Amino acid sequence: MNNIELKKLWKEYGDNVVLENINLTVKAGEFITLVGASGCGKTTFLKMLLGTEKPSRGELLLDGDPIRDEPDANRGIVFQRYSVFPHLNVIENVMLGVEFGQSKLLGRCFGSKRRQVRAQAQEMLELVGLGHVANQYPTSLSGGMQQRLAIAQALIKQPKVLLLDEPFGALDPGIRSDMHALILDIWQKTGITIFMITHDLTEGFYLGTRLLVFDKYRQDPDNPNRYGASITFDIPVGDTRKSTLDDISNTMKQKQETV
Ligand SMILES: Nc1ncnc2c1ncn2[C@@H]1O[C@H](COP(=O)(O)OP(=O)(O)OP(=O)(O)O)[C@@H](O)[C@H]1O
Repeated sequence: MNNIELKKLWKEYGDNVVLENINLTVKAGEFITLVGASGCGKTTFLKMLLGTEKPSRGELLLDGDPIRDEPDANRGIVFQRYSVFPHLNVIENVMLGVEFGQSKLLGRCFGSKRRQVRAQAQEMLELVGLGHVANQYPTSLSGGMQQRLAIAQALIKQPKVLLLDEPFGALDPGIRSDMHALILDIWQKTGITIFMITHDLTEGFYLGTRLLVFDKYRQDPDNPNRYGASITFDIPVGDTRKSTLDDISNTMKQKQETV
């Protein structure tokens, strides 16, 4: 069981309180979606889970131990904008993550080890529906395909936690629904824990198992950075009434209008 636990967690940048007093327990295999007004600290929250940002106060535990404050193979991340290397072909892009892990100096493996990594990468490409374009270069792929590639890159290291920062935000609606099906398929096949930020509340409401809304409980009109966001809704989704969706939606709209 891989549990993530946040206890009284705060994040501040100088005088800017971004997140305050976050308490949360997430069990292995949950699919968490995160929504909240722009700038309320969702990406900062993911970066703390990834280990590229450190909490200012409080505890962040993975299976009871403090999460290492640098990225490791336990956590993979996919951003909104594609993070693939244009000079490598599709399969080499996926192999790179493993090769860097195993050979930090040269960034590539040789002989039977390389064949093994290639087979693993091909398997990952099949999982994300890119098996047929393994030898093409990323520039020949559509936006949706490049995001599939970014997901394969994140998954090849078999992380326990997949962090998705608006991974489908730049895609057309039709492609987004294909990507929803893909991510649900991956989640069901691997049992991985997923945290996914989205600007689309309906996506957040119907895709995961649990929705977190980030918002401020208190405001200081003279000093907007004085208070940080907390988790104001933490609800199981799927079996929730539409009126709850409307409540959250209205609150978020009002917040966006006052920003
Ligand atoms: N490295 C940093 N140094 C200083 N301030 C930062 C840093 N990273 C983020 N911030 C500040 O933290 C706050 C939250 O930013 P963050 O990107 O986490 O918000 P967000 O909710 O993900 O926004 P969006 O939905 O627009 O992507 C912002 O006020 C931002 O300026």
